[in-house]
Amino acid sequence: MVIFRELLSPVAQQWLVDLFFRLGDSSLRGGFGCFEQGPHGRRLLNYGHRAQYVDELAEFPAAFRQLHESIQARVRDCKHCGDAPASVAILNYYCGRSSGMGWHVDADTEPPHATPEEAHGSAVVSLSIGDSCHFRYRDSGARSATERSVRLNSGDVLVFGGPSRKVEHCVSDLDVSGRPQWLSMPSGRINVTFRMW
Ligand SMILES: O=C(O)CCC(=O)C(=O)O
Ligand SMILES: [Fe+2]
Repeated sequence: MVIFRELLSPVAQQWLVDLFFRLGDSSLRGGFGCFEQGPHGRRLLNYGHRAQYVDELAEFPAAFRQLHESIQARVRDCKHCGDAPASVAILNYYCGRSSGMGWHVDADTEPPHATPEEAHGSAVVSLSIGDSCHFRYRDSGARSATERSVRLNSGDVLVFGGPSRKVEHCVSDLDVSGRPQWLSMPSGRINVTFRMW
């Protein structure tokens, strides 16, 4: 597992925030977003306290795919997590009161565009924007496994590949104190994940 601290420029972070609120808005996307505009300016998120938007990487704008390629090159160069090809991108938004995301492994069983070997051999690339959070992780399948935690701040890029590809992980403890002053975004945190299924 590798963290590139503050890899994302402020311009890239703001661009990703704006992209999320554009792509995620169901009223602009014929119902295919991940949140609805509710009464009094409230957003109704598809998972209650958080929203998740998933699509094939090929469906995203060219600049988004270029961002993935440049991070992929960094991952290759560092030689710790293998390669990081991706077939999909996931945009997660946690509202300011969100309890985060529960324990899980990023390992879907039927990759549409990748063999299981390709999927398991490809690193997950995970971008953080907005509030800070704790990313907690442990060896999958072992309930007594030692749990570790790392704080993710706006602009950080976390990569888990190779032996850590199937690490069990969760997100908790959103912390507004880590939020950059210049970022224009509703309260909460955005995560962008690139991965093979
Ligand atoms: O929000 C994060 O940092 C992680 C999100 C995640 O684990 C997922 O979408 O599978
Ligand atoms: Fe995950």
